[in-house]
Amino acid sequence: MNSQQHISILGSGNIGLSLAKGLVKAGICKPQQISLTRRNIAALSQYAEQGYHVSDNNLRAVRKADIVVLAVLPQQLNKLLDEIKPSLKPDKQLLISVISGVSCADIRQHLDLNVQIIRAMPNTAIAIGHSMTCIATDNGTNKNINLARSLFDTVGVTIQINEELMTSATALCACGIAFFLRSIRAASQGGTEIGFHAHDALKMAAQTAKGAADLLLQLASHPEQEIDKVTSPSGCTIAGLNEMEHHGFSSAMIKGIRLSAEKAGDLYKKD
Ligand SMILES: NC(=O)C1=CN([C@@H]2O[C@H](COP(=O)(O)OP(=O)(O)OC[C@H]3O[C@@H](n4cnc5c(N)ncnc54)[C@H](OP(=O)(O)O)[C@@H]3O)[C@@H](O)[C@H]2O)C=CC1
Ligand SMILES: O=C(O)[C@@H]1CCC=N1
Repeated sequence: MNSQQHISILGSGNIGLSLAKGLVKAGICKPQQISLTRRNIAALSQYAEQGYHVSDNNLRAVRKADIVVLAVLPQQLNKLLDEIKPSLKPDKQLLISVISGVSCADIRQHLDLNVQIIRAMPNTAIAIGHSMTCIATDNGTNKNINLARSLFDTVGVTIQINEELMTSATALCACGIAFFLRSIRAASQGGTEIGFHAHDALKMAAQTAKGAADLLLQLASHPEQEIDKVTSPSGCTIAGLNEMEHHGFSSAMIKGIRLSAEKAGDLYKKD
């Protein structure tokens, strides 16, 4: 993005704001280059103080944007598209949708305009530059794909996938943040039960989880390879691990991810 370009995030809730914060933190753009919209703009007052353009006027935000990010809930999308259609400039703007369960074709069909759309599925770690973002498109030009990649690369790791896998990406990566957080919370609760104060237990569990993830990412190794290094014969790790498996640890995670993916594909109720 150059310093003259403007990005408008329509639907500045959890993920919209995380994206805005991540882009500014990465130095990709200044708050003054970002418009944030929602209907209840009082909830955005602290962002106005930081220099973001804050508004409940989607039409105006779209008019000045080079990149329009759609970040409302799936059930809020059609109304938003009807509202912004008169302001869209299909030849000059890129639309990026982070909305789960809505295809590029769904959006073009509803608008009845041949807009360039990239779908992106980031997660809330985008706010601190550690998102796993999947992108997909069915009509984006290389130039626009590269533009989207260049944005999301600055706020984490990006991969391009086939569009039909976007609901799976939603479950594994976007919902996944919650799944791993709950695992860390559960570990910390175990830690408290065996003697640590809650705040120490949480810090110890989070750092241990970070170490485990980094072992895989930095060494490019397989989880079982690293697990084998921890499980001493007749030791306490294998005892704990097997107890967890007897209670369905891996199975619960797999079934949860499957259900989330099913639900993600079902979120957009067409009118
Ligand atoms: N949360 C996450 O981790 C992720 C979410 N997503 C997707 O991102 C989208 C948003 O999710 P999330 O951020 O969690 O949801 P939120 O409810 O937090 O955010 C949606 C925002 O849209 C605003 N909004 C609703 N209607 C309009 C409108 N007509 N014009 C402008 N703003 C509007 C709402 O504010 P108000 O009511 O004040 O208008 C709200 O702040 C969803 O489609 C979700 O599937 C994708 C990846 C990760
Ligand atoms: O829970 C949801 O529906 C959204 C999509 C991915 C993360 N949050």
